[in-house]
Amino acid sequence: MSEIVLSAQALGQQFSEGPQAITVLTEVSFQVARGERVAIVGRSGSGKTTLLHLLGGLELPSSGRVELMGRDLASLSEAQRSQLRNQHIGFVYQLHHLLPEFTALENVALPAVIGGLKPALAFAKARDLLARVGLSERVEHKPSELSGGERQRVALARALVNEPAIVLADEPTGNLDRDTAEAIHQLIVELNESLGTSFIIVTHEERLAALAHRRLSMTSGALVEVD
Ligand SMILES: Nc1ncnc2c1ncn2[C@@H]1O[C@H](COP(=O)(O)OP(=O)(O)OP(=O)(O)O)[C@@H](O)[C@H]1O
Repeated sequence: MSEIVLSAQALGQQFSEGPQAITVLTEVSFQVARGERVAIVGRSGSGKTTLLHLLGGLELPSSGRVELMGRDLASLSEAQRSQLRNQHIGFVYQLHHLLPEFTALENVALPAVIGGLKPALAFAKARDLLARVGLSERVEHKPSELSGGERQRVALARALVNEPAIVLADEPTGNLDRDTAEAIHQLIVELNESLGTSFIIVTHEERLAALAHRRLSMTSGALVEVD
């Protein structure tokens, strides 16, 4: 059986709004195997981003548990959780969240340096990843000197620099025009297949969801398989 990198068991999440409690997730259970590409779809406000935050250990659930590489996230201290997250998870958002004052190369190398890699190695790795995403000629550019598609390529390279087991992507091409989005979709598939990194991709885009191995829909606070 293939290795499970991330699993959610009966996850529930409630938020309080004044005196009211609103339930966003009722019972979400699923597993992602190494190398799997999973798409999560669902209407706006259905709880997809909330789920990604729980899966990435950015927040803890009201009930249920998340295991990353077999470790129960709630059993760890904040510092241990953050270390496990940096080591095993890459994040990609709709907006690139690159640091504006740093070059593409520095943006990609930074998480590796923070993770403890020697700067020379981190920069070599960053250069290699930027080549993989087609940006060899743009390494010294700052985010403001790159196109939207190029910035998302840098964001993908940054997410991968610590060789995570899984990348969590929230609407990674939501801000791009159709052709640019299509090229990023292809790049995600290529990186997933060549590196063996698992991906969970939250998306409204049918064409991106169609490229996943598995499609899940967030419906009434739970995940259901589509197809
Ligand atoms: N910290 C919070 N406090 C209170 N309510 C919250 C909080 N975070 C999210 N919510 C609510 O939870 C619901 C789900 O939000 P979420 O962002 O997860 O949905 P989504 O499916 O990602 O939506 P979209 O597709 O529009 O990004 C929304 O009603 C939102 O207002």
